[in-house]
Amino acid sequence: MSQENNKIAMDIEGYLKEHENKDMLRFLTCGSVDDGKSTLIGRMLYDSKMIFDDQLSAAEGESKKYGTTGEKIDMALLVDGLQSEREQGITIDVAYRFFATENRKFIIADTPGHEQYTRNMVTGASTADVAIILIDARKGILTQTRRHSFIVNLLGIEHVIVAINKMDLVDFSEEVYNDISKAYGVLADELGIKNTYYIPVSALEGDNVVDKSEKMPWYTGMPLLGLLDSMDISKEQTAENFRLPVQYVNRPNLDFRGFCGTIAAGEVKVGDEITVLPSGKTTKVKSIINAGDITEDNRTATTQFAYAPMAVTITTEDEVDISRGDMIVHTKSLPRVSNSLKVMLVWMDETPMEVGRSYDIKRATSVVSGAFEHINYKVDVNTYEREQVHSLGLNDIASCKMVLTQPIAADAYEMNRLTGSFIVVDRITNNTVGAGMIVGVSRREEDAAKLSEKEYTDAERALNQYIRENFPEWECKVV
Ligand SMILES: Nc1nc2c(ncn2[C@@H]2O[C@H](COP(=O)(O)OP(=O)(O)OP(=O)(O)O)[C@@H](O)[C@H]2O)c(=O)[nH]1
Repeated sequence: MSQENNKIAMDIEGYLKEHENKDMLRFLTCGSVDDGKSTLIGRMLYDSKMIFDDQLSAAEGESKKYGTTGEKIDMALLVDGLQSEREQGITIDVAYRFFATENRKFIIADTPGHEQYTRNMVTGASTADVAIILIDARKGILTQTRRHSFIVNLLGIEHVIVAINKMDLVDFSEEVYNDISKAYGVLADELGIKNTYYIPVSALEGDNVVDKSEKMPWYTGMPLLGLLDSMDISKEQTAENFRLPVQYVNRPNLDFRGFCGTIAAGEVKVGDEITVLPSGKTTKVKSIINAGDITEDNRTATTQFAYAPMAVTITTEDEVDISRGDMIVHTKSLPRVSNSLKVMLVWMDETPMEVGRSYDIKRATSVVSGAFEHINYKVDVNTYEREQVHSLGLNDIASCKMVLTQPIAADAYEMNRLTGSFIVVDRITNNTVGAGMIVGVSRREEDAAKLSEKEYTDAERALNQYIRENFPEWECKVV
């Protein structure tokens, strides 16, 4: 990376600016043990010259001592900080790595492949745009491939790159590549994965990783990095409904009340009619204040329009009661509001999930207590079969009915990854014990959670807000 180092030394401002304006792609690598995940990431960093000189010389030294690749540098050693943690039995989290090309910035979530690390994979996959599924060309599709593909699809990753690795060990055979691609195509159809791309690679030798391989002239597609660099991952932003989960109510003085948060979806304009959920109160957007908008010299908000994922403060025409955890949406496109939801739940704790027990459910900026009233079925992630069970253990994935003590705006995860997902927190240990995705409103109780029709006085509403802010353990409902 000496070229990068020079740039940093000569013009740090310019270097940062150059990176700031690039778009970001987050990807996840999944594979079974020894499929070559670390080697592939190492090769990508090495061939794209994203390895620091000192890291390289350390890897050269270690390759001679511990490497599995003879005289060559063991690429896996460039990224295997994780390995030593695993050997020491330390709880493994997800390791994130960063690199950039001329076009894009990349964040790689490197997650362990074993079954007992399903929860780590879920964590890594929850923000990824693309998943690279590694398959050893000699072994083809394994049970792990099925498991990883299921989780990738469950978490809504729309682009899957199937990297068929170790092609050097099958004589760079087109037939082997075709057979595996065909078999994966069947699996992808079964799961409903939207976009799949296939690339034959040798992570060890560098074929089709950064540079196109001369040993596989039959492959006419792009090498892996070229594909990552150019693939279109943009979503139809305009088609999304506006969602602003309120993170903070800013009241610096009696004349100002602003509602701050990061727009989770869609766009908003000054003058738009908005509804606050779950209370259902309506008003209009008076102003939108954007970071940097108001300076010492200019005290008026000039922003007329904001969109996801901007962090903004909005003020409203009327004095409506809005608190942290509420969701501001457009009145013309209201989501369903319910306290009874159908969800897919991934259990992440050693202590089993108990049906009927009260947990804290954190969704975007809100925390509501709730319980899993019923387990519809548990999915065997290897065979995709459904089982009837009465509790869930570590790494289990199940469809459940979740009942909350207060209604929330129930966006499906499929529509919005941010507002459609939640984590489950144990109320005694404060540990995150699960993560889930909203599938929809539970059908049987669809209309059970109607919003209150009664009109309250300002004093009653202020009292209600005071209790909710200061005594959340009373689980006071919003009026
Ligand atoms: N011949 C050949 N060997 C490879 C290739 N890619 C990886 N290997 C070898 O396969 C072994 C495992 O590679 P790793 O990169 O450590 O595999 P991994 O998937 O990261 O394994 P874990 O870190 O244990 O999950 C090493 O000995 C690599 O040198 C390849 O394309 N061809």
